[in-house]
Amino acid sequence: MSGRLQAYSGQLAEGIAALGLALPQETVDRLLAFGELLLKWNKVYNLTAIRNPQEVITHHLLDSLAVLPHLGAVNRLADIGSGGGLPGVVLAIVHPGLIVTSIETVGKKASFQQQAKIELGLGNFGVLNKRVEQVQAEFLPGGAADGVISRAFSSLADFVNLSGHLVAEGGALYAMKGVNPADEVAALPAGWTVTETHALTVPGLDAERHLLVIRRA
Ligand SMILES: C[S@@+](CC[C@H](N)C(=O)[O-])C[C@H]1O[C@@H](n2cnc3c(N)ncnc32)[C@H](O)[C@@H]1O
Repeated sequence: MSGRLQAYSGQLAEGIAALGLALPQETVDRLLAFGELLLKWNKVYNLTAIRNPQEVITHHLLDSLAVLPHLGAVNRLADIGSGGGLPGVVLAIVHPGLIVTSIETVGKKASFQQQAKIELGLGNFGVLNKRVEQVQAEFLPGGAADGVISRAFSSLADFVNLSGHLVAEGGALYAMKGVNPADEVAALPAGWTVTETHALTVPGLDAERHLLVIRRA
């Protein structure tokens, strides 16, 4: 493989190990290939503010991977407002047993994700070019998902209000946040509660990261 990310493949491998993950080389290569696609198509599709290859490794790939140990027994995951496919494409790459449905309202971004699915051969990944509030649970493979995740999508209240109907009984919403948003937790709609808060350490990223798990009360 060649490309602008190749110089940082060692940093990616070290970051994966620091997260306590053991991934086959083929999977690491696919992560790099996805990062290359993000860099290559960013100008055309306006996917992300990040244009620095090293930051693609830390802010996109490793940041997305950091949630993996906390997804527990999730088998079917919906990623809401996934933009360029984050974290959904990354999670689909590293977890072939996980069925990921990405939901993104901007057509260009959804098209990019569809192209990435084809180029990377991701049979466990699909993308819906829709507003999440217009997606019915029946549109997801197998119906309502046992995990619904988002990064940089909305306030917790909006996340719950727009996406809560996609969570199966016993399932959870997973909100990837920077600083632990106490004000947003306090503003959660009735019937939903934060059951877990995980402070995440993302290798090479000097910023606070939290994963909040929200369930029906
Ligand atoms: C700030 S971006 C975050 C993208 C990606 N999750 C990431 O972390 O890089 C938020 C994304 O949510 C999408 N979005 C906003 N409202 C949406 C809605 N109601 N349904 C689906 N996608 C939505 C936007 O088009 C945008 O791509």
